Amino acid sequence: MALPQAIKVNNLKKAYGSKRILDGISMKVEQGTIFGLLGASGCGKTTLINCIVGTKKPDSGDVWICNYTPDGTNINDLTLKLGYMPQELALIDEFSIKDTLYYFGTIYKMKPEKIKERHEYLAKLLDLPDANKYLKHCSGGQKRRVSFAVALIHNPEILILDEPTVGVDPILREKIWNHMKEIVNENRTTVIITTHYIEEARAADVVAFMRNGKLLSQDSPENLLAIFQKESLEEIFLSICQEQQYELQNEVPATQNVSQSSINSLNESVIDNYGSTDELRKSSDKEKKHDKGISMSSLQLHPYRMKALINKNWKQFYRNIGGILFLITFPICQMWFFVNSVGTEPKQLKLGIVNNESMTTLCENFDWNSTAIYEDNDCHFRNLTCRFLNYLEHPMFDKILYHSIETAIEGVKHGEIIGVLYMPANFSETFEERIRLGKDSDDWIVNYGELKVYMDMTNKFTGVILATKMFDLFTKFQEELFQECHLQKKISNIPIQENYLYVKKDAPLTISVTPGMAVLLVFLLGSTMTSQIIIKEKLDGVWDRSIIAGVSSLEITLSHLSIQSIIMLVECIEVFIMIVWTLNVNIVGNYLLLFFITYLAGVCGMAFGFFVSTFCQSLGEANIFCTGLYVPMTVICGIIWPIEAMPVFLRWFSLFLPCTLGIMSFRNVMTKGWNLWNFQVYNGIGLFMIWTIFFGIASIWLIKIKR
Ligand SMILES: Nc1ncnc2c1ncn2[C@@H]1O[C@H](COP(=O)(O)OP(=O)(O)OP(=O)(O)O)[C@@H](O)[C@H]1O
Repeated sequence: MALPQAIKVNNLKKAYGSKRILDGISMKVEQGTIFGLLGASGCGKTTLINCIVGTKKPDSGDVWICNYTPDGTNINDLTLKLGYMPQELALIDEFSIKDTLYYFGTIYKMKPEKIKERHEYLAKLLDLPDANKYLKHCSGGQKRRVSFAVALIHNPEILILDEPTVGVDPILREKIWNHMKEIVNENRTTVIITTHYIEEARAADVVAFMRNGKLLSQDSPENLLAIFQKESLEEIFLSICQEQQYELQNEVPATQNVSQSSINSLNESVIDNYGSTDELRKSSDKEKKHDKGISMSSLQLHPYRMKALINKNWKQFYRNIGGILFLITFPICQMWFFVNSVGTEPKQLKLGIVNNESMTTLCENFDWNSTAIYEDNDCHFRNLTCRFLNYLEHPMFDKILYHSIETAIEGVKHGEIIGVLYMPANFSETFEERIRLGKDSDDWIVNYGELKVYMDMTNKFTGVILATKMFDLFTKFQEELFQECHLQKKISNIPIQENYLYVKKDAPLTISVTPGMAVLLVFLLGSTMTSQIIIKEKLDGVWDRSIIAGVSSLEITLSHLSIQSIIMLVECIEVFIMIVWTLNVNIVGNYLLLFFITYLAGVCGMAFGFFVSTFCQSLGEANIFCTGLYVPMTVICGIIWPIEAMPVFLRWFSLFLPCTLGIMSFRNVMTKGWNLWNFQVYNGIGLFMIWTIFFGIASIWLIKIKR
């Protein structure tokens, strides 16, 4: 009498790009048997197992486990019946062995006492190290045994094991096989096992050889040995591998080594097992698609699983001291660098002075009171160049004396100084004449009555800052001089009265750059933190393993985001403290609103990081993506240059990005005191929210389609 089937696979097909890995695989595993899946490395065993457990989506074909079709119905019951050990360890390095078993046990809805009991039993069976030993301190073989213990913790009805005995010594390997035979006999557990130790598969009830995306055989080891007329499974496997090698190299079917007729007869026997060739063709014609699967189990939320996940993430976080230090110190360091390098006035800029009036920059015997002598309603100037040089006693200038304009300009050309201030020999007299004659001044008076500046403008920032400072100081010098001479002090200024609202003209540039810096920094922190944590979890295999254990993608994501939201809160507080305390910015708006905007930027960054984690395959790739994006965002979002300077399409693109409007909102609240109901402010906040929702939905959709 045929035994009930625990797993049935029908006409499964799967390709990666144009490379077909599974080419219509059909198999059935009877309840209470061990099914050994053998095949050369890279033939597709793991892919087949992934399709069975639902972490990979087949292109076509069907899988039934315990009479459940993987359409999502009763998926919780199914995951509780399934024990899975992936090829990679899929364990959490920051966990101890006890933590690991408690984490998976809780997900499997086990009570703590039951987990303890199973832990003690499995520790003896698998010779597990001390329960408190951290996995990062375990050897490869020890980790593998822990991974096996995880698969067994809830005493599942079905065990799917991808190379469980790799790196395990022969005595323990025998123990594992004895245990499998015991649970198969006593509990009617069903086991699918892949292994590279071919001879150990002799203990299986059924052995299947896989080649070129097909199963060549499914029979008891004894029958296979008889059909192939070989002494050992190893020999059969060797023959099949050689045949595959030959076919791959010559692109023609091999006829030596393995008798093709024996393979053909095996293929026929496989088909017989499943019904007529016509029936198979019919089911293949249906090309049923897996709409859902274990990993699609949904968007469910269960408190006990959320608790286990949050507990896991929290432990992972606080046990990673390096990570904590980085997350806490990075915003402080970044803001400190910013405060000390952007926006403040440059210092000690080398300015060449050619003073033909007194031939010195120090003006040793210079007497301030004798530079403007007011008598008989007239004013006489002397040594004004020295008077002006006193105004240049400013941290921005490092005055260097040159004796001729030619050598000074040479100095600029050789990079010794960045500019020259030329003061003509009879500057004081001609300047006096220039004021006295006014509109009647001759050209030579105008010419000799002015200072000349030659500036290296290759670095426009420094050039403009230095020139502007000099002009401002000259204006001050002139106003005070006129005042001493009882002249209208503003008469020779440009006739434009400047009035500055909200921020003073001489306020440091830092005030304009701070909003962009703060918003982009937390966005970057959020995106890198989330993408790194999620991708690491996926690469470690913990994501898939948790999902196979019944956790939904939504639960994993939300549990991560809840811990990361707290970290983000701390980082935003740090950034905020740095802005308030170190920047000396006069914040006129609501602090809470500013903090809210900063935090929203961080949350939007986290959503973006989640999105990045759905398509980046490695930590490096995600890092490049997140930090690489930071550079163009700094340029496009109007932080260092007004977006009004961009071509129209780029301006619109900039406004469409998550951070541009948010930065403007931050700036307007900070400097103008606008509130939440201001159109511009809620626009920025709204855009953050829209992007956050978009990234969230797009990520969940990508996770669904990317299996
Ligand atoms: N995500 C993927 N994208 C593209 N190709 C893949 C992917 N995963 C696996 N492959 C390729 O599919 C083939 C089958 O891989 P699979 O891991 O299923 O083999 P395997 O039989 O389990 O190998 P091994 O015994 O070495 O573990 C290999 O050639 C592998 O390079």
